[in-house]
Amino acid sequence: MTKTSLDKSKIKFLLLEGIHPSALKVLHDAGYTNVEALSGALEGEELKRKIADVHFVGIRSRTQLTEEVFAAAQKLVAVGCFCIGTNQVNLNAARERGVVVFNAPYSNTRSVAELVLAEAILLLRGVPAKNAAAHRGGWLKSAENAYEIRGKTLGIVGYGSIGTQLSVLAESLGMQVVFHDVATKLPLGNARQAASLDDLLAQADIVTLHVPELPSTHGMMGAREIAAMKPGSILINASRGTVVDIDALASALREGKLLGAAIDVFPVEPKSNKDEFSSPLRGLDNAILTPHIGGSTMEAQANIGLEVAEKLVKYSDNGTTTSAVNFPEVALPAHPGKNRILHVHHNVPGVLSAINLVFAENGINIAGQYLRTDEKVGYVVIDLDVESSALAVEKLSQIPGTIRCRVLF
Ligand SMILES: NC(=O)c1ccc[n+]([C@@H]2O[C@H](COP(=O)([O-])OP(=O)(O)OC[C@H]3O[C@@H](n4cnc5c(N)ncnc54)[C@H](O)[C@@H]3O)[C@@H](O)[C@H]2O)c1
Ligand SMILES: O=C(O)CC[C@@H](O)C(=O)O
Repeated sequence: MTKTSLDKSKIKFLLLEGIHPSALKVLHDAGYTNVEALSGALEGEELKRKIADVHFVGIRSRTQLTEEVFAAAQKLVAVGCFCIGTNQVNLNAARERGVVVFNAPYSNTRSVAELVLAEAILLLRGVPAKNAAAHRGGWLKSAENAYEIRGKTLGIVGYGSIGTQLSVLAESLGMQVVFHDVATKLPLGNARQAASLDDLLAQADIVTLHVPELPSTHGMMGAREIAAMKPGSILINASRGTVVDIDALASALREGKLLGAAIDVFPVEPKSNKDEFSSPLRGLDNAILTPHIGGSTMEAQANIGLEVAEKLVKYSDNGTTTSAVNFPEVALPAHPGKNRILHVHHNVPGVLSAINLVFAENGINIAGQYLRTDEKVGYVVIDLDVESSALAVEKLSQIPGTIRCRVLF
């Protein structure tokens, strides 16, 4: 009798970077018990050796999944980024190998927005410098350069999930909001879209960055842009470390051009809590430096654990790719009593007809078929009788253009 269910204990998960235990619970509850969870990131040969043997890997922002790493990950079928950003993953290298990448696009949005607002208030009051002085025995009781947040203009660069959440919270504190985005966005509340980044920089008392890491955002706050900010204004970056020229920022803080800065993300971040943090900003009392913890709250991490683990389970159980970041999205029904074949192929003419020819020529009846494509990849899901699946997989795997073909039981 052909098996209708795979022993889930044979499916290996590797979770890195201290992913919240909520993810483990989801996996265990779904029957996936072969899970190794490590608290740190892996890199180099150690990462390649570990990933060679696993079907699913879970990471946060530190683990770099490069072309070379994917080449070593022969069994890998999906990656879960337990965070928002996916810049640490070579998404094309994954897609070309039929590896689906998921993330949690909204789970830590609120946590980042709250941190940014808190930092804005503290910097406007000069608290970081006063706090640092007090720790050294100083007493800086003064209202000089201390301001309320009410009535100030917040300039949000990148009006996406975090930017818009922040916009609403900032207005509730009596701020005016101006934003800059490459796309035309519907302003929430009384927010206004600036004509350009320079237009925003000329108006904002606080500039906060919420853009993804892209070639176009690399160094977007350089020496010229920092010089274009209002004298005595504040820069906050909780997006990615490549967006700000840190040397230019350090000079602006030292020279008193800016009142302060809060930086959560850095061009080079320590690999673990045991490694030393180096930055030209160290020692500047008017800079709040945080170790990439914008999304690190118990609430956000627990939600992210659930969300991404559920996406991995759905993909493993029935092939659903809804909200994948690099792959055609298909929401699939259950397939009781049938086997399900997942066929990933290059999106070139002729593959689909070749697939259907296999069924016609071999007299295999199709119980259900689903297709989605993007510009590079086609994803066909076929439900069929249990007895026919071995032959079908063998034949479908031989079709030119096939990237990957496997059966779910
Ligand atoms: N510090 C942290 O812990 C933390 C937590 C979550 C997210 N992040 C970072 O924050 C980024 C933003 O998150 P999000 O959920 O708001 O993303 P999002 O995709 O919802 O929004 C990003 C916005 O930036 C805009 N944008 C892209 N390129 C731009 C450019 N060159 N100039 C102006 N606008 C541009 C987009 O149009 C979009 O509106 C993430 O990509 C991630 O890197 C950091
Ligand atoms: O948890 C992390 O390591 C990254 C958090 C944040 O940068 C994100 O992209 O969600």
